[in-house]
Amino acid sequence: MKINSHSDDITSPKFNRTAVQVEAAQAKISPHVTAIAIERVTLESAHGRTLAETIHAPHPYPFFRRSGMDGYAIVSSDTVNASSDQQIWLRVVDEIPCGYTSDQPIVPGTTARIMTGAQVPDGADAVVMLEMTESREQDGEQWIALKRHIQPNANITPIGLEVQEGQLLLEAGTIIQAGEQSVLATFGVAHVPVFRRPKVAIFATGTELLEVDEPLQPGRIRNSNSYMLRSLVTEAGGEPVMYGSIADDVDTARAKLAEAVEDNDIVVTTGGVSVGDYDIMGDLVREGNMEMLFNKVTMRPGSVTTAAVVNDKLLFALSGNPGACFVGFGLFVRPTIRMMQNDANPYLEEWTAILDQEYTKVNNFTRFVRGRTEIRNGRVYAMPAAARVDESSVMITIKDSDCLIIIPPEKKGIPAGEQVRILKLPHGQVK
Ligand SMILES: Nc1nc2c(c(=O)[nH]1)N[C@H]1C(S)=C(S)[C@@H](COP(=O)(O)OP(=O)(O)OC[C@H]3O[C@@H](n4cnc5c(N)ncnc54)[C@H](O)[C@@H]3O)O[C@H]1N2
Ligand code: MOO
Ligand SMILES: [Mg+2]
Repeated sequence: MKINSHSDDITSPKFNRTAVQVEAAQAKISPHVTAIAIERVTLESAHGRTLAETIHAPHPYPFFRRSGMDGYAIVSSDTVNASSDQQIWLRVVDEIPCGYTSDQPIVPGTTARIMTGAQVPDGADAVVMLEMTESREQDGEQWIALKRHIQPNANITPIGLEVQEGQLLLEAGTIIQAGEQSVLATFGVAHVPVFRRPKVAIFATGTELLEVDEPLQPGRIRNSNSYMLRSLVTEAGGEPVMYGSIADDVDTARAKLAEAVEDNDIVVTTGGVSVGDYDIMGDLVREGNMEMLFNKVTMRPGSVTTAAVVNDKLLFALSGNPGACFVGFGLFVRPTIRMMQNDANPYLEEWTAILDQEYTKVNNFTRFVRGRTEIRNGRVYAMPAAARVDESSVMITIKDSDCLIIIPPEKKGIPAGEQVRILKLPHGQVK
């Protein structure tokens, strides 16, 4: 390309950025998070969705006195004097399989054969296991013998043991997984109120970007960030909407952005946020229709992470460097998608771990080093995922990391064996 003439004015707004701390940047975003609409989905399709209404128990659970064993429902006082020397005999008056109820109340001297999970008949106050009985037929009647004193309430699960009527079952903001599915099914919630998945527009900027199915060309790379973001959005409970990639042209980007803002709840872009000649997103967010929230964060990677509000929608302009894009998403975009769905804990979970190997690369910004955890002797160890380089441009270690190791800005490095804070990455799950 021909060389353009340059006289860089380092006092221009492009260079003059005020870096904010990660927590301060997060605090600038949250007032602009808007709640998302509610929809009802079938229980079958509710996995991974976020509950939009608090659910209280419409009835106790169990709903009836339930037998915990296959055996006989008895009046326990009948067995007070039972022993191996003194069997007591009870007459069997009914048989109660699961799903049936008996209209024969149990009175002293009688019993009913009952199955695990069946409703205990009135009058009975204990169930004795089949193995503790001996049965005999006499004159067309069925009898059982017992040799042991059975305590009242034995093998009967009382009404409401697990849940009382009216009890809080699930809070709005809960992600529906196996345990929640059980609860919703048990209490008859066939159509589940969930938040609509926030629609997240994803577009990449960069004249160097090729489509995934295009052959390589000198100086060009395939667009990997859009696909990484697509997975991250899905994992966070959002609906990714792919807008492909555009060349580094400010008018094209402006038009694409307007379209994405109109049709989506959040817009995420990648690339072009630094100070280079073609870093168009950095310029766009300073235009009149944008409220820029921040364009520099005291973190590495992702120091150029930028957020703005356009037409009341949040725009996240993440770095083009894959590592920085990944970290920027985890710290800012994911929490936004979670907050839109009322999640009480929208941020990445913080743990402490023991640093497994010395880390020397420190500077005056906090580092979020892609790492992986290992549990040894019951303790959590964290080690950087990169064997050699831990640069924001590195893509290959994203797949190897399950945490971000927080390296505070310090003069010297952190020795192996020292405690560090880590942020857990929710790989492969919704949260
Ligand atoms: N003079 C300065 N140069 C740079 C600074 C600075 O402060 N002063 N900051 C550096 C830092 S830190 C970062 S991080 C990068 C940020 O770059 P941009 O966000 O502007 O991103 P690009 O310039 O578009 O691309 C950077 C890098 O990433 C590759 N890329 C871009 N998009 C994709 C994609 N969709 N999939 C895969 N890879 C992508 C791109 O080809 C570049 O290699 O700026 C530093 N420079
Ligand atoms: O914004 Mo960069 O990722 O700090 O290396
Ligand atoms: Mg750039």
